[in-house]
Amino acid sequence: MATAAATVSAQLAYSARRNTSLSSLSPSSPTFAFKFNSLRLIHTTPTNPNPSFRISMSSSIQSPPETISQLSFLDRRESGSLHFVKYHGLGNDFILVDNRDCVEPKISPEQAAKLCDRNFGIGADGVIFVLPGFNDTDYTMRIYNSDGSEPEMCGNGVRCFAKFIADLENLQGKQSFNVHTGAGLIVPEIQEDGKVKVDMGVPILNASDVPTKLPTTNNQPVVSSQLDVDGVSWNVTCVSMGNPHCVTFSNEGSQNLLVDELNLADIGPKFEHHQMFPARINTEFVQVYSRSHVKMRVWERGAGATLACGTGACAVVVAAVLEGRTERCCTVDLPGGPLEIEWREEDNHVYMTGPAEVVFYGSVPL
Ligand SMILES: N[C@H](CCC[C@H](N)C(=O)O)C(=O)O
Repeated sequence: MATAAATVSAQLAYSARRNTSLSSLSPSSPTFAFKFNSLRLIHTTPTNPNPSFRISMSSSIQSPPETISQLSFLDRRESGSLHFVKYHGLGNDFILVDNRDCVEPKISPEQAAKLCDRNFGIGADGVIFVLPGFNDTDYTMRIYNSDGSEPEMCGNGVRCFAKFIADLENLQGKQSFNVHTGAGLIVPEIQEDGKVKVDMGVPILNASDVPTKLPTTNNQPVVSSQLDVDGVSWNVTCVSMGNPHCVTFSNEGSQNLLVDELNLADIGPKFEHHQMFPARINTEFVQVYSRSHVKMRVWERGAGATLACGTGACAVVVAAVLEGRTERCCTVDLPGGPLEIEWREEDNHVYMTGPAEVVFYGSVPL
């Protein structure tokens, strides 16, 4: 048994190193069945320039091959378990699922919410699926928030998405992908330093498209408008990055918010469920340090207070420019770390640059 296990492990590790994509890895030996134990990414080292996956499992001698199903290591439906990889972008963390073999997510929103639970599940801000491409794109990204709702887009998530694909396909160096999302075409590019630069597309400003019911003339953008939240008047600017955002820099009591003093657990849900936001809303509370440096905290729709929000950071820079507070290139400090954001005048696209890191691999019974 041990020999068999060692053989399988060595065989699979070798195959992985030989740039065999995981989906084609399945023991061809006629006598193996195996129990998946773990999947470990071997990061690049001077002696091992190519990252690879090492898969360890126990195996047992089995009856003839016709009884062994040809399953990828990331999805053994019969056993009712789901294989996943956990990533985070500045602490905004996600369960990533290799869903390239079918066009519908492998788990339901309800199952996703259970997996996101930090006490009774894996723990995450959301579940992200890598699905087959659509309309000539390489891949499709779908995401469920930790409450099971499905947003159009996720900035930190798409950076993790890009890193996951590179790990799965054993790609090194600079890579870019065309990704179909609920916010349209999004193009993440893995850079030589491992950070991911993302073309987040064009910000959407017309009130009804955010959407918001806040009053404007002729469906114009909502900029520095008054919003009454539980008896306090806030100055807000509304921006969609495919998903809706409400950005505030001040309220009637404070012309310059000190964001660390805010009680997000109290004020966040009151914004999220406000009647002026028919699709609910992500809310960013911002403190301006300079014309190229701001600090934000966020209460996310469907996820609550998170350590970072990529689409939110993009919305913050757009709102800050519209209110005349910053330049178009800004460092946005989030509780989990900084993002570099540029709202480029030439093409009206917003670009976001930041990290995305793998945390662990695993499988979970469904
Ligand atoms: N909660 C968001 C989706 C995730 C956005 C955030 N995590 C990001 O990095 O953009 C929404 O319902 O619109």
